[in-house]
Amino acid sequence: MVKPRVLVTRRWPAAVEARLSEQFDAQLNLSDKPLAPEDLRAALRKYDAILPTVTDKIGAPALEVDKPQTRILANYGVGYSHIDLEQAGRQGIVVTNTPDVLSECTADLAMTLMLMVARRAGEGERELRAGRWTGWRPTHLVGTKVTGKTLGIVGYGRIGQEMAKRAHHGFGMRILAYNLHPVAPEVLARCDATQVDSIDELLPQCDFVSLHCPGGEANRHLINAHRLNLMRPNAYLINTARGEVIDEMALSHALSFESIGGAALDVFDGEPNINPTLKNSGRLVMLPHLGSATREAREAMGFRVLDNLEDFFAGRDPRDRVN
Ligand SMILES: O=CC(=O)O
Repeated sequence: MVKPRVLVTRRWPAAVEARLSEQFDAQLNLSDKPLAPEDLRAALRKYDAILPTVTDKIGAPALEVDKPQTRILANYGVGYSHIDLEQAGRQGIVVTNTPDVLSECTADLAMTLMLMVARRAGEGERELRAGRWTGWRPTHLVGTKVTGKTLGIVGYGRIGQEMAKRAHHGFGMRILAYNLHPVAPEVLARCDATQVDSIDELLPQCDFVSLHCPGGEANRHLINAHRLNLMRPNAYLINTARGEVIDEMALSHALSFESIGGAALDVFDGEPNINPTLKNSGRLVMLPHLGSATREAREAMGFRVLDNLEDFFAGRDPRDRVN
């Protein structure tokens, strides 16, 4: 039987690349450079499956290819706001993602950011490495206690719930949840969480706010100047979701005018380019999109893509189909 032709757009963990090459006629990307838009369009005419990541912008123009050969975009990653699902659907292309397997690690990283920004860990490390540390003193880099505070979670899905678990059971935090749809009472009860009806109602009650909603146009600038103003002046904002969810100019202003306590971001609008105004703030922790970056999660994500491909090419509906 002829093996399906599969294009992998970035380097993947070695064990997954090896399995892919056994099972499929796989074209790996040994240079690990993101595909140019014209290469992507050419690939849609050539490969049965393309396995993209968040660095491949597959909007409507990229998908406007006459009679594509590609029948599935099996995304490596849970977020898929970089793919135009409607246009893919119109072209008869199935789209899948990799949920579940990265939820714990992404929540671990959101906790890392929350602790770093509250305890001024980034500032401390920068000071020490620059040789500016003059020794212990009672007033040095005094931060904010995390244990027992109130955490607002925007998007109470798989990752949001993992974040709540860590914060509530590990740090005794009170959990407030905002979610587009009602959350089942038994799910809220696991962390003694209270669901609120709107983000505007959530923000003024929180010491920390962590974003776990999808990106994309629907949630662009969900956190804007008006909502930053609703946050407490000493509250912290954490984003491991997608950069576009925050209006970064409004965040820069809020940080410069100290209308919030600080922020910690793993994702940026237009990443890897960073809005230069963000770099001016000492009270901002920034990481380069590391949410799922553990050996365990990255392998599991790759194997989950393989599961989706196996289902698809065996004529079954892939378990992680999103369109
Ligand atoms: O950001 C990474 C992902 O969506 O999996």
